[in-house]
Amino acid sequence: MGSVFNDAHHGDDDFDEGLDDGLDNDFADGPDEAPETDDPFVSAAWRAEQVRAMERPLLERGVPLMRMAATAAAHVAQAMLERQPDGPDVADAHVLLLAGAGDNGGDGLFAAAELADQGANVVCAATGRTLHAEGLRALLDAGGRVLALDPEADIPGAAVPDAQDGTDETDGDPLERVMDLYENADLVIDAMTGIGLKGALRGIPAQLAERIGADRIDPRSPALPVSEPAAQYPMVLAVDVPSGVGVDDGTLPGTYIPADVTVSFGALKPCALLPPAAYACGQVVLVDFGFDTSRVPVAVELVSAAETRRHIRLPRLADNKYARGVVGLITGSDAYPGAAVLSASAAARANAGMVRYLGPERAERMVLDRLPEAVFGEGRCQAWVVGSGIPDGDHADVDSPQREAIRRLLEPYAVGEANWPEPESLLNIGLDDLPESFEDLMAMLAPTYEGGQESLPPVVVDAGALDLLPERVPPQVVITPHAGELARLLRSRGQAVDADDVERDPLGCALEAWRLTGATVLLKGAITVVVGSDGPDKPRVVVNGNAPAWLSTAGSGDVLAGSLGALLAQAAADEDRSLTLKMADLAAAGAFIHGLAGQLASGSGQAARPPVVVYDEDRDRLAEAMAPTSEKLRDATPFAPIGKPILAGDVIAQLPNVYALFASMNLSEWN
Ligand SMILES: NC(=O)C1=CN([C@@H]2O[C@H](COP(=O)(O)OP(=O)(O)OC[C@H]3O[C@@H](n4cnc5c(N)ncnc54)[C@H](OP(=O)(O)O)[C@@H]3O)[C@@H](O)[C@H]2O)[C@H](O)CC1
Ligand SMILES: [K+]
Repeated sequence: MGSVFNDAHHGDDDFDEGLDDGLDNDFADGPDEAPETDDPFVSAAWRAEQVRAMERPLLERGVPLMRMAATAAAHVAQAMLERQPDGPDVADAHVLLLAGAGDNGGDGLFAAAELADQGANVVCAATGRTLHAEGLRALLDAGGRVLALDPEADIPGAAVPDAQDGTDETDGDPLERVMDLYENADLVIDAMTGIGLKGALRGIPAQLAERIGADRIDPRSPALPVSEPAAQYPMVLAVDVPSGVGVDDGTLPGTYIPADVTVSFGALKPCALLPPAAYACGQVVLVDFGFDTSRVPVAVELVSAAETRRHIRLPRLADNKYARGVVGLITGSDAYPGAAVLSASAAARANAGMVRYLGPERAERMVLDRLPEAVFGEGRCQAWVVGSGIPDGDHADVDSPQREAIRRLLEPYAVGEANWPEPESLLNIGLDDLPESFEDLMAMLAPTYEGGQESLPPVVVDAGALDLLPERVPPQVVITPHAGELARLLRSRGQAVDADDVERDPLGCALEAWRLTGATVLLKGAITVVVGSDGPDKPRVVVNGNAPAWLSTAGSGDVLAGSLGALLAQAAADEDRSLTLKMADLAAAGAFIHGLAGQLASGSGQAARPPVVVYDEDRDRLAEAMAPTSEKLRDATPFAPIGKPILAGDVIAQLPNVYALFASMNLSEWN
């Protein structure tokens, strides 16, 4: 599944080809497949300990998970070799297995044994002191060879393949031997560490990852769709997770080996979805072991087309413009009037009933020029967007009327002591319910003391308004910082953090901002990370990864803010209950819509976290699912698969088409 188009375009109803405006090529009409991307299983990730808990009952029943994992990995390896236009057959392939001492190494050994059985020339470099005994036996029986890198290793049958100079195994630096093997391999299977990794890689695995990783990580290489034929050999297949990445938090704590394909067992782990580790996973193939996920809370979720559609409000017969949602914007400034045009146009084209704009005269005139439908001045709105294109406190005039207006708008959202519960509400708590600690008591009361503010409309706080955010706010306030802005916000709350820290640990920093402010945090990036409230003191983490790299362009953030405002206005226009517990999903859906508009505008099949491929035992279907994006989109667009440069305005022009795509999804599912 190389493209989100397929994700957005599934179900029974074929997309109406009559749509014009950029959809006249059949790009958006793309391959009609991949209903499986709607399966919550492929868009949810669980932490290592949760995965172990889910695999336990199966292991206790004697389900041979390791053998299943290994066979899947071997099939994926074959698919990788086969998709190379002039790649070798398995029987002629040179495979280097990097195997650690744990079960991840065991998976790798059994997988490599299956390839060796088919004639592949397999060498296993053992990075620990031991190897999984049965896996080792299987590989040796299949004709594979083993090179022990650790001088203290105790690995029966380990021998060094003939050194080029014909000397014996004690000669030379074993790491250099591995690098020689690496350079001559067609495929590397990385099975050094899996979910058992503790901290950063150390010792031999760290040294190997440093050498191999350095060879493969080039920050100057352009963003390509995953699964294209390898630009460089050897290809790397990561077993379960790329060795060295932060499995649970998505960080890169030390050296690691980026993969072309990661075959993930049983369930996705957060590193497959979270930046920056997700970028190291390449194409992700998920093997379903039939885990019972029903009682294990999801750690990180990837927003899907199906989920996004749930938040869209189609117009109804009895609607008037107010019923469809009014978006109010305090955006743009004399310094940046264009931001007013972009945010207001994006809101207007994203299925809102009306747009209300407040700003300086010049910006108003420009908005009116481009958007004669807009109304000006104060009035009731179902959602607000504030701050895009407005200078922050360090750069604005002290008496900036816009900042003053935003300050006033945000004032009632401040959760302070004044908004704490009336003493009477304490009386409603029965003795049996009384929590043990003061913190628990406050957590229990959280929905109550935010109660007065639940009815306030959702508001997107962007760019120059971030420093006007009250100390604590309820979840219907969404902040939309990029890394630098989030660092600044955290610093203003006493955290010593800079933009690089945020980029190193986006989840950790977004969580921290959520904890400190109470706001729903949408941290912009190639993969957008959203943290919102899932109940008192309980975060909900949702990411979006469909944006093509072309979307990093001036004004893109203004478009996101405006179109997110429109989505919130639709949701709020309809809600009889508070949006509080839906805000993370709504914000992520807003990012999905923005990313999809970017894909349509650029004609790009590239995305930072493309949909996950579900492993299929059927070899042909697996190969088809793993096929390169260029193959899938070959006849669809002249720009496939990489796409073309776009402007913010091009993205706005595609917003109605995004809504059309959603509207065309199986209509029976709309109720
Ligand atoms: N998900 C499933 O259903 C299944 C998963 N399987 C596979 O099993 C691994 C997990 O195996 P486990 O043995 O628990 O752990 P690992 O192999 O991932 O890691 C342990 C080895 O890694 C070494 N290690 C740990 N931290 C470091 C580090 N910082 N630097 C270097 N090396 C490290 C550790 O060495 P020690 O010296 O610390 O002991 C171990 O050698 C899972 O990921 C799947 O691949 C099963 O197949 C069943 C189904
Ligand atoms: K691995």
